[in-house]
Amino acid sequence: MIILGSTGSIGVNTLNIARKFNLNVEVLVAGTNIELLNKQIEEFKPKKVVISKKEDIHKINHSDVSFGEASILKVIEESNSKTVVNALVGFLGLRPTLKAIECGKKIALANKESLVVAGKFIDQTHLSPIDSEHFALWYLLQDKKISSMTVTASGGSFRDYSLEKLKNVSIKEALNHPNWSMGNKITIDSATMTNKMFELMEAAWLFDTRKLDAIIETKSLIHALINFEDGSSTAHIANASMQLPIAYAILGKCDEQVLEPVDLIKVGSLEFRQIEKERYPIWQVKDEILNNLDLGVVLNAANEVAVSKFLNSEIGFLDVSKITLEALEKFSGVKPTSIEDIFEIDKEVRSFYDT
Ligand SMILES: NC(=O)C1=CN([C@@H]2O[C@H](COP(=O)(O)OP(=O)(O)OC[C@H]3O[C@@H](n4cnc5c(N)ncnc54)[C@H](OP(=O)(O)O)[C@@H]3O)[C@@H](O)[C@H]2O)C=CC1
Ligand SMILES: CC(=O)[C@@H](O)[C@H](O)COP(=O)(O)O
Ligand SMILES: [Mn+2]
Repeated sequence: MIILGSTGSIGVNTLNIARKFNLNVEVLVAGTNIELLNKQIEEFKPKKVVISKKEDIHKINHSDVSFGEASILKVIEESNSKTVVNALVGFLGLRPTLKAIECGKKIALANKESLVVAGKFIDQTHLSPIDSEHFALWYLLQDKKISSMTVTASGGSFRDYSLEKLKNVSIKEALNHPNWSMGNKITIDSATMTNKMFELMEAAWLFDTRKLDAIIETKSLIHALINFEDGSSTAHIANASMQLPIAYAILGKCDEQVLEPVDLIKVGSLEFRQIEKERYPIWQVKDEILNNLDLGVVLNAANEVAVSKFLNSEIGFLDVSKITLEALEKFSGVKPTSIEDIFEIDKEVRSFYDT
């Protein structure tokens, strides 16, 4: 397989699954974590490697190293692998997703931004999501009439902070997720609840429904619930690890133990909370966005700009949500009719914020 983003949180977990199931790794794609990448090369012996910066090529212990987006697309096109795991972060992941689909590869998609921004132009025939909640929904599906689907949220790093204290939080505090160890960008998205907004949009594309909602479950042990018309609800329970969703996305099925089962006696109790609009301003526009998924490209571009400004200490935490809400209002009329429009709108929103 090809792993895009092998040195990240999903990438490392994917290699854990490759190790466990003895899967072939043909290509590794990474950014700037050269030390980890070299260790991965030594262990998995890929045929090709792609990194983000030309100046780092000489540091890589491999004879076939290229760099940049064009090289990522080229290795996908030239590879023999049937599967591409896309664990890149953000809009950067869209072209590789499209290329993998164009080449007839099976795509195991962690890069949820691909669906958020361009869901209506993405052929899902050979696509499996790598996202704990969507894996859970897929696992729970039955041939029965569904009344609604619910995904859970942890509540993020600031779920227990007073609203007053949110005005002055540090980057370090924001990156301190209560339950998951993930990359910086998704950890901030979790703190603002934008990750959950993305996940509702992702679910809308994957399951072709708008009967979707989210609630907070503070231990991240229940990942999703399906409410059936007959009045029963089922819940997917698993320990907080991405290895199970990754194994299923790559292998299609899995009968070996990947995780320890949850011990409910040890867990003792679970706590559920509503997602409050005051704490998570993105929730003010949840229905508007779910009723107009075209807004995904605007939400994503503004959010990427804002998260990067926050992580560079240019703005405060509360400004992240302010920027995304402002962009949604300013660009509320977008109507992409082609994939080219998606790239244009993304550019337009970013240039409004001068990045
Ligand atoms: N982490 C998780 O548990 C979950 C993540 N996701 C989604 O999966 C995706 C990946 O998330 P996560 O693994 O947390 O992110 P990370 O930040 O941990 O990893 C990102 C990966 O992309 C690489 N990368 C960054 N820029 C470039 C570039 N220009 N060229 C090539 N490679 C690049 C990084 O390389 P390097 O580090 O070497 O610079 C790293 O390998 C996101 O879309 C996220 O929303 C979804 C569900 C759960
Ligand atoms: C592991 C995973 O799927 C993440 O998307 C996770 O859900 C993020 O945590 P939050 O529930 O805090 O958004
Ligand atoms: Mn998730």
